Amino acid sequence: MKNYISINDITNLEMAIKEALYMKEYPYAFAKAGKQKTLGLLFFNSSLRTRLSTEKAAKNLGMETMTLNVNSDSWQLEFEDGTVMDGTKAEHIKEAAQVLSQYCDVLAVRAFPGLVDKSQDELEVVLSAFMQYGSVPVVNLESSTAHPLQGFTDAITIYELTESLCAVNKKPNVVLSWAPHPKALPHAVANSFVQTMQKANVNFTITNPEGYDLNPEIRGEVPVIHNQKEAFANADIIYVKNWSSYEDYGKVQSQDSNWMINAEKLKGTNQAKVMHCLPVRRNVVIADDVLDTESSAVIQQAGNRTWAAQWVLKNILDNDK
Ligand SMILES: NCCC[C@H](NC(=O)CCC(=O)O)C(=O)O
Ligand SMILES: NC(=O)OP(=O)(O)O
Repeated sequence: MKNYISINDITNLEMAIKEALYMKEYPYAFAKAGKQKTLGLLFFNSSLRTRLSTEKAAKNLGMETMTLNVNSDSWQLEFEDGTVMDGTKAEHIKEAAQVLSQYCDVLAVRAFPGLVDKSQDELEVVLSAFMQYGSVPVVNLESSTAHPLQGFTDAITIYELTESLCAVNKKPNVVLSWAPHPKALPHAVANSFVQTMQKANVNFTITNPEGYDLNPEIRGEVPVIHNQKEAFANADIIYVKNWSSYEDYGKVQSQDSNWMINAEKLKGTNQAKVMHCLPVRRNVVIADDVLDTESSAVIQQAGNRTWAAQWVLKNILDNDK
């Protein structure tokens, strides 16, 4: 693997899941794979899990890590070509990416969308610039439209949670549900989850209110049911996430609390496990009576971030030998 930008960079998802689970069992099996290599982590936005699980993954492989919170610790970066830099931005990505490529063997970047201009966000300006001007592999730590480390993590977690179904040749029923949130949130997590489930051996549906359908190019043939109760019938896995409207781009059209996930809603399911990428706002997105019970898989899921990142870094290191 040269770069890890989208879940489609994993050619064989099932094999990748099994290899990542091997790393979970034997974290130091490849402790020399990244010897004398440095991972640079660049954050344009906040993070808890992505930052620490990716650092941990790199260290398990013997890599050194350097983390930069770009907006608070470094110079503001300009991404536009040919611009007169007489404003607040002191450094151009053309220099920054080349300089960082001399310090780091792999660059991992988090840059959320502005959620104002759909076509601008879909250009993935920040990630693309690091790939264009830098000279080392790039890992997506959540960009405008994708969070592929989360998507891979979710596939690993669903594999673990549904092993007993798969053992009797039953495909798990997986539902992605929109839930309310006070802020306008990106589509990246939902997009990568949809793309991942399309590659996984599951029955998959999406449920969201009218006006919240995800990008049709990503959704493809996945059925969308606008009635949450109907969608949850016989679900084995309920993946919860808020996203802002895609059609009315970046807008919060509804904060309908009836879409919050609570214990009552799990009654018509196959004792569904509830997943969320975190951070989650309790009693807005998911109720305490789910998060504090056996129904919740969010801690296991967050733990698996390390193994997803470790698998990705190992594959990039192997390719770069
Ligand atoms: N990396 C995981 C999710 C990050 C982001 N959530 C957030 O910004 C939540 C912030 C808040 O709850 O205020 C998102 O939805 O893409
Ligand atoms: N799930 C996830 O990406 O978490 P952070 O935003 O804390 O990294």
